[in-house]
Amino acid sequence: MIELRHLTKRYGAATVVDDVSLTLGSGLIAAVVGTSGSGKTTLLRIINRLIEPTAGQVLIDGVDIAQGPPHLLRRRIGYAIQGYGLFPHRTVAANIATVPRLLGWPSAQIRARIDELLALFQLDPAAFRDRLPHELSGGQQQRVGVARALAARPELLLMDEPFGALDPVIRAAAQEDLRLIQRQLGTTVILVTHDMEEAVTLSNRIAVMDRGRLLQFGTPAEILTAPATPFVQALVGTAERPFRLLALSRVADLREPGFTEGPVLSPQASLREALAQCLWSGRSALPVAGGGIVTLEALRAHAAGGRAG
Ligand SMILES: Nc1ncnc2c1ncn2[C@@H]1O[C@H](COP(=O)(O)OP(=O)(O)OP(=O)(O)O)[C@@H](O)[C@H]1O
Repeated sequence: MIELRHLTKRYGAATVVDDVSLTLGSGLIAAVVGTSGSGKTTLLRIINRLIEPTAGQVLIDGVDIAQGPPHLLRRRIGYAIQGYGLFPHRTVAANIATVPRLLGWPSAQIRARIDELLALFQLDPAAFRDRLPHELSGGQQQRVGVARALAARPELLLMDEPFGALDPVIRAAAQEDLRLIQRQLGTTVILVTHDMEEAVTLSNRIAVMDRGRLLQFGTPAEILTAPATPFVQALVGTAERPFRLLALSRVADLREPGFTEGPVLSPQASLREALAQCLWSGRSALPVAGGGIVTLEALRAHAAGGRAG
C-alpha cells in the first residue's frame, strides 16, 4: 500500500503540489490525469525522491520513504518515462540488467531474469538481448523500458507518459501488455497520462489534478458518473462519457440468455466494442462465444445508467 499524506511542493512563491493526500492499495493501477503543469510529474518524482517535498510524507507499506537513502529507495521502485530513457550505448540486456546489477544479483540470475522479461514482453530473447536501442522500433524500445523498470521486481512501478510517443495502434497493444503483466506480477502502478481514455481503460483508480491540487481520487466509474467539480466533468468529456462507461465493462458482464445470428463477441471484449459491432453489423443483438447474447437495448441502458447515476 502507498499513502501520500499532505504532500506539498513549492518553488519560491509557486505551489506546484498543494496538500495532496491519497491511499492506493497494493496491486492496483492508479492514473494521474490533469492539465499541463498541474503537478503530475512533480508528484510522481516526489514518490521516488527525485524531488524532495516541501512538506508531507510518502509511506510505502506504512514506512516513511524519507527514512533511508534515496538511491536505495529507487532500487525498490521501477520508473518508466516517455522516450523510454534507455542507455543508447548499452545492449537491451545491459539496459534491463541495470538495477539487478546494482543490487548485486548473481550473473546467472540476471541473465535468467533478462530472458524471462523479454519473453514476457514477447521479444525473442535470442533475437533481442544483444541489440542496441537504436536497432529497435519505438514500441520495442517502450517494452524494453518497462521491462527494465520491472527487472528487480519492484513493489511499485511509476510511469510518466510511458505510451506518449507511440502511435495509437501500438499504444493499445502496449497498454494491453501492461495490464496483463501487471496482473501476473501484482505490481502496484502509478501512471501519469494526458490521455483520459488510457486512464479509464487501464486503471483501477484515477487521480485528477489541477494547479497542484488533487480534485478527485476514485474509481473510473466514480469519476465518470459523479465528477467532483465542473473541471473534472470537463476533463472527462461529457459528450463521450457513455462510451467511456461502456469501455469499462466487458461483454461477459452484460451477457443474457438467448440465441441470435451474427458476428460472435468474445466475453472479454469491451461493451464499447460490442456496441460498435452491433452498429456496424446493423443488428439489435449479437451472440457471445460460449453462449448467450448481448442486446443493443441492454448496451443503451448501461450507457444511459451512467449518465443518470
Ligand atoms: N524545478 C522547478 N522549478 C520551478 N518550477 C518548476 C520546477 N519543476 C516544475 N516546475 C513547475 O511546476 C509546475 C508543475 O510541473 P509538472 O511537471 O509537475 O507538471 P505536469 O502536470 O507533469 O505537466 P505536463 O503535463 O505538462 O508534463 C509547472 O508549472 C512547472 O513549471
